[in-house]
Amino acid sequence: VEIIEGDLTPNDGKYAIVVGRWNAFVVESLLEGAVDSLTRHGVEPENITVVRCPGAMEIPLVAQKVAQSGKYDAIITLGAVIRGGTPHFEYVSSECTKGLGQVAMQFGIPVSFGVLTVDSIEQAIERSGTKAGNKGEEAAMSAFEMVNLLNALE
Ligand SMILES: O=c1[nH]c(NC[C@H](O)[C@H](O)[C@H](O)CO)c([N+](=O)[O-])c(=O)[nH]1
Repeated sequence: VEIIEGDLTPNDGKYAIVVGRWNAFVVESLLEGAVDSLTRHGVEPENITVVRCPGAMEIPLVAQKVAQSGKYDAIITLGAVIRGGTPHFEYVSSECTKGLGQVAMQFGIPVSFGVLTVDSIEQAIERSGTKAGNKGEEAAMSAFEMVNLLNALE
C-alpha cells in the first residue's frame, strides 16, 4: 500500500497571509501564531507576505488576486467573525468560506481557513492563543503541510 502525505519538513514555499482587520485584538494573535509557526518550521521571513484587508468579506477577493499573481505556493487566511445581534454574521462567514473554497479550486493553490466564526468574544479569545489553541497556527501548519503534500504528488 503506497501512502502519500505531507509532512512538516522544511520547504522553500512562499506563503501569503491574508488578514481581515475586523476584531484586530484577536486577529493579531492569530497572525502572530501563524508567522511564529512558519518561522519555527524553517520558513524564511522573506518567504512570508502579509496582506491586510478591511474584513472577512474582502478576504476571498484578496486571496483570488494573491493566487492569480502566481507568486505564492499557499495562502493562509485569518480573520474573526463574531456573532453580533444581527444575521450579518451568517452572511459574512458563509460568503467568506464559500469564496475561499472557490479560490483554492480555481487556482489549484492551498488556501487554509483561519477565519474564526464564533458566537462570542470569549470563544474568539480561546481560539487565538489561549485554552483552545491558536487557529492561526493551525491554519499556517495546514498550508505548510499542503505545500509538502502537493510537492509529493508532482
Ligand atoms: O471580519 C469581520 N467582518 C465583519 N464585517 C465586515 C465585513 O467583513 C466587511 O468588511 C464589510 O461588510 C464591508 O464590506 C464582521 N461583522 O460584521 O461582524 C466580523 O465579525 N468580522
